[in-house]
Amino acid sequence: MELILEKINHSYGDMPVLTDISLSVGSGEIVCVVGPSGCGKSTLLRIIGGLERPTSGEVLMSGEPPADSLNPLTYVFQDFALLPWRTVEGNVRLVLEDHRIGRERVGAVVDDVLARTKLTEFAAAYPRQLSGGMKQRVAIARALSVNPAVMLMDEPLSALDSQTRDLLMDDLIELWTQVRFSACYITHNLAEAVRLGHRIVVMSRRPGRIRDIVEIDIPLSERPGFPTETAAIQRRLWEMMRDEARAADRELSDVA
Ligand SMILES: Nc1ncnc2c1ncn2[C@@H]1O[C@H](COP(=O)(O)OP(=O)(O)OP(=O)(O)O)[C@@H](O)[C@H]1O
Repeated sequence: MELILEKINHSYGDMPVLTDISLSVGSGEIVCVVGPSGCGKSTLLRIIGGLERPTSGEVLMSGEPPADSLNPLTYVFQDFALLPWRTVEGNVRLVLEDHRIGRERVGAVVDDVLARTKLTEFAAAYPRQLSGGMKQRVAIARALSVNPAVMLMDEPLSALDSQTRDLLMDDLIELWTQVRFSACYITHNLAEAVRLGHRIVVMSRRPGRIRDIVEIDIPLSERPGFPTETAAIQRRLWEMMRDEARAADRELSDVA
């Protein structure tokens, strides 16, 4: 299944936030979106997820969803959004409970995603007992459990320290290698985008428009073996973003 955005424009009142965004996320593709603060990245994700209706333009899905998909789209948030009174297993189960699938299948799906995210031995733990990285793995397990066509990931690693971020990036790549998922992945962090993205969409400052789309054809699992090439891509992205980021920063401090 392919997610297609056609000429999305969005304004809040008379403030334009997004201009003419046309983009697609193909099956098994991770598309990272980077851009300066306030350029409309989260707004774009909310529009894709149907939480906001764009002022104009369309979000389309083309083709069949993956087999056994229970939800075409699912979110992974920066703050994990786990229910504190539910165990790890209970948090994953939650998203399956609304679907009319038998107990046995629920059990099998939960066991499978907990194993894939290396959480099996923490199934009975509560979120308060887990580190930030582990909590985010639970949120990723929960998202994967519905076998979505596209995961909508809004800065999923930005609340974590850099070592935990590195570990989770490795985990995400391992998960993708096992079962190829599609994702629209918002981040401020260019190293993250270069590690995880098949394509990287660079947005201008607000009103956000697409400045460039950079494709990286080095396979995800092989990127650590190409430090010079990936560093060069990251530098190129930063060169594109630097002036926009500086201008956005000044704009935000003018408001304050
Ligand atoms: N519900 C809303 N009502 C009015 N303005 C909004 C609303 N949501 C976001 N905005 C404004 O729209 C602009 C884009 O916000 P958005 O959160 O999408 O940007 P972003 O690129 O995700 O920012 P950041 O990188 O800082 O998270 C900002 O100026 C923000 O203040």
